[in-house]
Amino acid sequence: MTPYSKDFPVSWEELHRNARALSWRLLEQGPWKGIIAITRGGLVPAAILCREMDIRLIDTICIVSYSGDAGEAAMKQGELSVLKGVEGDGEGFILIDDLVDTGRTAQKVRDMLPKAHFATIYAKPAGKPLVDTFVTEVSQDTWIRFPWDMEYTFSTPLADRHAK
Ligand SMILES: O=P(O)(O)OC[C@H]1O[C@H](OP(=O)(O)OP(=O)(O)O)[C@H](O)[C@@H]1O
Ligand code: HPA
Ligand SMILES: [Mg+2]
Repeated sequence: MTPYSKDFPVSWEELHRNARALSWRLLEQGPWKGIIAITRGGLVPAAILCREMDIRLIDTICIVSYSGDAGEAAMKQGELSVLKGVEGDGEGFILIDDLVDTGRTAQKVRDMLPKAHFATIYAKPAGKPLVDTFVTEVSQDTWIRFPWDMEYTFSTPLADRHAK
């Protein structure tokens, strides 16, 4: 059992639109020295942000928490393990991740870089207080499905699902 009862699939188009909206908000709060992507989920948003904001200095914090690549296994969070950090306190840098859920990852990176500006595309209520700028809020019981985790497959008509 996981605490997630709703599925929220996100298309490439929607992700791109939201990342551009985030870029607008962050541009207004600049200037910025660079972007630090929290891997792996922050990598695609970071690519869109640095293109839109003309930022050329890009670094990563490499962190592992949710295990497994698919299904329920991916919805369980284990111990946080930092594979790679960055020097300094983060002043003038944007820290970007795809989402904040429980806030555990956010808390960890904020402890590492207390002066960085933490931004995400999506935020759930438990992690929201740890984010400086985000675009879209979803409920705590929603699991967001990013486009890089999905492929096109047959969809059973609603009436057939209802009959079962
Ligand atoms: O707020 P939290 O409950 O800590 O969850 C949010 C984190 O979980 C996901 O990463 P994940 O650990 O699944 O790794 P990935 O980015 O490599 O897919 C997501 O990209 C965030 O980094
Ligand atoms: O809702 C989510 N979707 C994808 N990855 C995640 N990691 C934590 N929460 C989520
Ligand atoms: Mg992540």
